[in-house]
Amino acid sequence: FAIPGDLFIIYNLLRFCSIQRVLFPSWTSQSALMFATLLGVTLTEQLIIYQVGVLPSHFYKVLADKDYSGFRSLVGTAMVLIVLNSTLKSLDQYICNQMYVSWRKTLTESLHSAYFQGRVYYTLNVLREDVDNPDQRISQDAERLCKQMSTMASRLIVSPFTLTYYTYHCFHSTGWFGPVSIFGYFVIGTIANKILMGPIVSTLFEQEKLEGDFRFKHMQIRVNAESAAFYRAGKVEHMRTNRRLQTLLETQRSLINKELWLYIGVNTFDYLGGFLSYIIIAIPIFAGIYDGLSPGELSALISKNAFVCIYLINGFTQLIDLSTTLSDVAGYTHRIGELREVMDDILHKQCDYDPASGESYDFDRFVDFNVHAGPLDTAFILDHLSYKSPYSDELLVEDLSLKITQGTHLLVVGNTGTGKTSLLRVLNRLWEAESGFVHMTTCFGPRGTLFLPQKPYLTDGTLREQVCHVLNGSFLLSGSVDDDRIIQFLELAGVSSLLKRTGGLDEKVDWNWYDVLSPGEMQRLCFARLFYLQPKYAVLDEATSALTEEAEAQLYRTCKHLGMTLISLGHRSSLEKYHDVQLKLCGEGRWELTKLKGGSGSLNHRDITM
Ligand SMILES: Nc1ncnc2c1ncn2[C@@H]1O[C@H](COP(=O)(O)OP(=O)(O)OP(=O)(O)O)[C@@H](O)[C@H]1O
Repeated sequence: FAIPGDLFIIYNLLRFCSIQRVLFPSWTSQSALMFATLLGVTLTEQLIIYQVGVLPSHFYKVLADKDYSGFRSLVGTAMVLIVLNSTLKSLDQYICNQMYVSWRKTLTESLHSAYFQGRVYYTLNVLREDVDNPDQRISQDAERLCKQMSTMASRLIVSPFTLTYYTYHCFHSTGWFGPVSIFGYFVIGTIANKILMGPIVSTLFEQEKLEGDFRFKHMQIRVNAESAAFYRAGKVEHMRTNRRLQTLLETQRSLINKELWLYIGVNTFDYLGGFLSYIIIAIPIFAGIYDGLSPGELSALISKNAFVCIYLINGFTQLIDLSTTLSDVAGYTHRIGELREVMDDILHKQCDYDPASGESYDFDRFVDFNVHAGPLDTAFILDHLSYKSPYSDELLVEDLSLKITQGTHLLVVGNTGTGKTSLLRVLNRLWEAESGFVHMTTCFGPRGTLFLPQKPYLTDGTLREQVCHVLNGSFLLSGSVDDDRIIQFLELAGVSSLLKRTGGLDEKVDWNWYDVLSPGEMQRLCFARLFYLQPKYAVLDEATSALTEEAEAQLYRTCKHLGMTLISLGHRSSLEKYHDVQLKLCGEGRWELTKLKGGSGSLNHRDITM
């Protein structure tokens, strides 16, 4: 919030416009058509409201004249108008609700497509600190923005028409004095509201951030409930969660305090408006303009004039009442606009973004992804590569040159924090290299390279989806041949018992896989997935750390039997016998490359070092 107030408003307005472009992509889009229908319905509704509004003046007249037949037909007309009015009002509400759902769909889907493009979700959640709670912005703030906009829509859309129409009527019956005093009244009200609204937007923004933090704390406890219970961490977590709640509530209180002044302003304005209409009507009456009218005609005229003036004032006060909704819209616009800008920025900075075409290479493409074509038997060529962690100045590895070729299994070792996993992040293009190059010469996926991260990755869904649906739907083959393969690989990975627990490959389970599987089972399930996908190169980050050495041996043997070249990270010396070359990261940028004695593959040193 370093931007000065007025500039911030303009900036936020631009953000609002860019969100509108997402919601209304073309004149013939669903939202635009719904908006046009809403305009039609509300305009018709206003015409009926006018007819209903002047009904009392007709009643005054027929009652004063004791006109019985006129009275009867007036009652009939009134009934029809009231039914029409209430039907149109409900239709107006119905279209607004439909528009809200349609806007929410469009906006959230547009945020999703930016969020899941390339590795934006990773960079945003792990590497960028300037945007808090992206999950909340996408799931909650987008919803609230659409809700508030839909409540504003029908009132805003019709305002220009009703204000013009009633200004004309007001001018007709009171002369220039009526409309001018009402406009003046509106200008004063707008200025007062702008002053009162100023501090609310920033506080609302802060409140939404704290709301997200509070929810995140609960999510952390939910995810880590077991570990927390082992530490008997209930008390301390209770205290910390309460602390977050307190901070949130303090901000909420301060927001309510600031809103009090806005509400006082809005309500005073409402009541003054009702009062003002009588002053405006009183002037032509006292000036003697209507002196020639009979009492019946005069009361009919007063009633009609009162309706016109009150409706015009009401039109303006409704606009002013909208300022509370508008402050919410401004707050949510800020949060969503900021998220969109940061995601855009991340996308443009991604190394696979091509500024010439304005497009990014498909980070998620699995097949035939061959940006840096190289020798067929090579997976990665590292050329004088240096890298460091995001918030540090010290290099983790300096000037590393290496070629990872088929059939030469590589083991990466080193102390904690020396940058082993970071090497994989650089290989997988999650982090960018400080200097030098990494050429990935195979595609990502079953025909190329697959990574098994340190923390097993499971998705929601059936057992079949855990094994073969994690990467891309296209790998999901149906039929008994595939079923047999999956079952065979589950057996080879030592998790065939899961079949019994789930009741079958395609049985829907309502549990969270992370909660019900042991760390060892999760690692084995990831191996079953690896066996199923059978990539040429498998990059395993401490993938057997929760398993016994026998289980590790069995899994490594199967990988080799399936023809995979292994690149493993780990601390265990038992891993050495499955590899040919060892890369040791020694810290402070140093590294050593050695040939392992126990390795079965042949090492041609030129293939490894460049
Ligand atoms: N997202 C991140 N932001 C900032 N620093 C990070 C991030 N991820 C890792 N680091 C830091 O980078 C350094 C290297 O981390 P890395 O995960 O590569 O270690 P490692 O060698 O794999 O360790 P371990 O043996 O414990 O797995 C560590 O000091 C770590 O704290």
